[in-house]
Amino acid sequence: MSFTQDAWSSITGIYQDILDHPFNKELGEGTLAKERFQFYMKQDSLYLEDFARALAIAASKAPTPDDIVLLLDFAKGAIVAERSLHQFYFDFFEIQLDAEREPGCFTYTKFLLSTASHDSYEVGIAALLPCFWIYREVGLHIHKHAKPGNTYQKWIDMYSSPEFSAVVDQAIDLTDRVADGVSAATRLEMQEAFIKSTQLEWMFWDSAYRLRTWSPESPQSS
Ligand SMILES: Cc1ncc(CO)c(N)n1
Repeated sequence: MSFTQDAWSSITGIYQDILDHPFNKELGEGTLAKERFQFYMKQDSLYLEDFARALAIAASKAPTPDDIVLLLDFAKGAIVAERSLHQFYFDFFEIQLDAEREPGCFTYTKFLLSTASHDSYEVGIAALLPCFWIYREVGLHIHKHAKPGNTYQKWIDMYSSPEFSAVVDQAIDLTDRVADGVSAATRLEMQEAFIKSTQLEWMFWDSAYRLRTWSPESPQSS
């Protein structure tokens, strides 16, 4: 079994929890409260900056020029393509980027930056893969069930698009090439990093739904 098939089969439970999360259910139905989406969008902008940084760190460790370029293209894509989506919702919902990284975003971005910096190239790549792959699967799932006239249609269209899917295929292919021939110990470390990022994806949505901040009154219990 390829590394990525194996890795995906180890996260099916968390993936189901992500699909079932009220944030994603309500986003698909178009009923998600505006303040939850606003919170998510602000945190996601901060996330994407660090995601691009982590990709650039991984790029600096890539053993071939082709993979340096691939990872830098991913980094650029994270900033350029997703900024346009974010700008749309920032205008639409009159969102100001006045936030700091709250716990869900902080934990995930620090994990990605630290893994890309201090762990091996292979483990860094495995940590970065769920950021692509989970979003495509969630995007496609929501797209299939989304209510017409949904306020969040632009977000749904972006992550279920063939263009995004092509990028995700490249990230999966890169990860399998990287995993090819690594020791059993490294493969295990890669799998653990893949699982951790998937859990942090869940936590990112959960934190947005609960509007969870550093303030002691947070998180909200419902
Ligand atoms: C938290 C998070 N993970 C992944 C993506 C997709 O790149 C995103 N926009 N935000």
